[in-house]
This record gives sequence, C-alpha cells and structure tokens, in this order.
Amino acid sequence: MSLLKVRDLSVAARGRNLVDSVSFTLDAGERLGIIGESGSGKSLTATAIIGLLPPGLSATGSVLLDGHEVIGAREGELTALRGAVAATVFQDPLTALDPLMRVGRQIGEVWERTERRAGRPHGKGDTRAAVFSLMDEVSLPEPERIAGAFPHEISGGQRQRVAIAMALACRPKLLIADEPTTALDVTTQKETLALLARLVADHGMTLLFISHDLPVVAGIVDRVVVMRTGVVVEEGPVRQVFATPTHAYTRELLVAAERFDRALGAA
Ligand SMILES: Nc1ncnc2c1ncn2[C@@H]1O[C@H](COP(=O)(O)OP(=O)(O)OP(=O)(O)O)[C@@H](O)[C@H]1O
Repeated sequence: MSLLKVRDLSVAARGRNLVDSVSFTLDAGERLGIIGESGSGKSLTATAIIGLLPPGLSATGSVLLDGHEVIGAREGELTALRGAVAATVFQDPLTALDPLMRVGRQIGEVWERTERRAGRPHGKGDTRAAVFSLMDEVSLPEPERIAGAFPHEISGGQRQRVAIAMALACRPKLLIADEPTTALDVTTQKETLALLARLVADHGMTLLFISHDLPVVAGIVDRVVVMRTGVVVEEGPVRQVFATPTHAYTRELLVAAERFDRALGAA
C-alpha cells in the first residue's frame, strides 16, 4: 500500500496556483526526491502534505497520508498524523528548535510525547536514557554538554543533528527532509547526508527528500520527481532520469549542475 498518495494537489495564493495539479505516490520503504530550481513549488508541496501551509495559502486535491486525507482535515486530526506518521527536517534547524530551551529537554519532550501517544508509561530516568540514546544515534559528541546547551551554543551541523534526533524521536513512518543540508558547509553536508541515509535504512523509514542540488538527491533517493513553476515535468527512477532526461528542463538542471561541479573542481 502507498504510504503517501498525492493526487491533483494544487496550492493557491489569491487565486494564483503556486503548485498546480501535482500527483505522485510513495510506497512504504521507498525514497523519493523532489528536485527543481528555487521557487518551483517543492517546499509548498511538502508543507501541504503535512497540512502546515502558511496563512493565506489554500490547498485543493487529495493527499492521503497513511490512508488519512490531509486536505480539509481538522487541526486535531493533523496533529495526530504529524509525528506519528510523518516527521520533518527543514533547511534551517533553528525553525524546529526553541531558542530558550536546552536541546536535551527538547529531544526529551518529543520522545515523551511519542511514548504517551503509544500509551507507554515512563519515568524521568527513561527520558534521560532515551535522549542520550537518540543523541548517540545521530552521532552527537559530548552528550552531557550538548544536552545541557541552548541551540545558539552549538554548531549549525550539531543543531541539524538535534533536529534529526527530534524527528527520529517520533519514530515516524515517513521522514520529510526539505533541503536539510543546504545551510551547512560542504563537509558537514556530506556527514549529515550519510547520517540521514543510514538512519532511513536502519529504521526502514520512507523518505521524501527535497533539494535543488542534483548530486545530493542522486546519492540518497531511488526515484525522483522534477518540478518547474509548480508543475511536475518528469518523474522516474533516479538513474534513468539523470542518464536519459526526457524533459528539456531536467536537461538544463543537469547541465547547470555539471557546470557548477566543474567550476568547483577548477577552484
Ligand atoms: N506564503 C507565501 N505566500 C505567497 N507566495 C508564496 C508563499 N510561499 C511561497 N510562495 C511562492 O510560491 C512559489 C513556490 O515556493 P516554494 O517555497 O514551494 O519553492 P521551492 O521550490 O521550495 O523553492 P526554494 O528551494 O527556494 O525553497 C514561489 O514562487 C514562492 O515565491
């Protein structure tokens, strides 16, 4: 069964479609990438899937997440789906973190909520052990120091690992990662990608990975959807789309990425 079924999803602002009749499915255990240049509608598609569109935007069509319709659902139903079914990691980890709360507590709160939902009783010691275990899973060093730190007291890469640990604490079926490495330097990018790939494999999670960066997407997904100006222009297995793109826009993206790689190589 498909874990995610998106049918004719459109997102509009003041009568203008920013996402236009997008359809794709994602089976359990699959890893799908959405690629496209800035402004092509990738993030709005992702936020519509979890029912978190900014005010002023409205979605039509159908998004079936684990069999539940998201479009038109009440906030209470959406809250139940978020976390339990789908968790998200965004480009800027600061959006996920409370600046005034120590990061260990933030991870702990998500873990406790997950346990409460599942009806599993737990004590303070359990939370502490779970937080350290989650921090270990995302390879955060010096767990005592980092758990006791505020978000601004750790590095950008460490903040993203904290955000990933919080997503993981939900034990989601679907992980939505929206440009999760874009704000990081190249080395940290590679480490974070490798971490995400390992966690998705270890936990058998389904992955929706959004990026404008083709080599990044190619390294982590099986299938790819190419978006341009709110519309899906091409879809297929990642190797096939990259080796023999059928749409001129995909070819342009590939040429631009190669040119960028060559420029980096020459630098
Ligand atoms: N809250 C909003 N109100 C009005 N227009 C918006 C809003 N958010 C996004 N848009 C517009 O919708 C279009 C799609 O935006 P979206 O953020 O989905 O693109 P994207 O492909 O994710 O780009 P990026 O990689 O830069 O994040 C853009 O033209 C953007 O300007």
